Amino acid sequence: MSEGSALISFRGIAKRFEHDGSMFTAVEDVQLDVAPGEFCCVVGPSGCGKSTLLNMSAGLMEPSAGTVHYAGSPVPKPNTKVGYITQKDNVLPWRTVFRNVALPLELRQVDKAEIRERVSAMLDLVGLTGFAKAYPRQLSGGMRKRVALARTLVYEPEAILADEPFGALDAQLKTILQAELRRIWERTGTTFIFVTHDIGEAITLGDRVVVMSQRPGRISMVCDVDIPRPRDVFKVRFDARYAELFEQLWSALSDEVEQELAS
Ligand SMILES: Nc1ncnc2c1ncn2[C@@H]1O[C@H](COP(=O)(O)OP(=O)(O)OP(=O)(O)O)[C@@H](O)[C@H]1O
Repeated sequence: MSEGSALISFRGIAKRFEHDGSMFTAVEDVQLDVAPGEFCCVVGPSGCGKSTLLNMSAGLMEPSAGTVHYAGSPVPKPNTKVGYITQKDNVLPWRTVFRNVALPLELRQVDKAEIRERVSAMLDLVGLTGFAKAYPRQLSGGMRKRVALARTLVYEPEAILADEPFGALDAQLKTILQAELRRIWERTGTTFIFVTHDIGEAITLGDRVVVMSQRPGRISMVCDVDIPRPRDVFKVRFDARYAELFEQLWSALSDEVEQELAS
């Protein structure tokens, strides 16, 4: 893919940070083009720079070398075209579920009747119908994640950066939310960069899985997930190709983790 046809393009990216008075390289030589409508998953050992790549795509952090392009131009600061789902759900405790999800539309001064309509439709979509008036403290962890997801989807960003959004959830709830996310993605065609530690989740959801090396994080492998769509998230793990991809990714990732433990 050429840089021009990519929605998000990383070219020659490096990022250095200061730690205890000296500089270290967190991310190095990252080249990656994410196509419009692509679901791109990123896996890698802890601390390899996955969140750093998302922060640069969101315009919250500048690369030390190279440029991140969004739709052909350097990423603006902040990049208001993207939605960002961080590891913490960041729901606002003083707002009801409805008003949490409505927040991005209020900030964009969308008319009240339209806000009502769009938020209600979104709550239906993520399975929170009936919880509009609840406060976050009355919700389970999984429900709070759905609120965070709905709050990002409601303003229909062109792209969503998701940093382990389902990381802390139990396996069953995770599968249910993956199914919802897949359904939403198939309907909306939103571009995703989705960071996860879960190889199975990356294969289930992704068009491609990018594997990053231990620090300094480089791309060590890019794997096309050639399992036909639509995929049934409950059954895809029984597909023979799933098992092959899992083994390939597991081996690449465990090499990185072993090197990290040995260093
Ligand atoms: N603002 C910052 N200042 C200093 N160091 C930072 C900053 N942000 C990230 N780092 C460091 O850069 C490295 C990469 O961090 P990052 O959070 O991107 O990794 P990650 O792959 O997302 O990790 P995890 O999987 O554990 O969430 C880490 O060593 C981290 O401590």
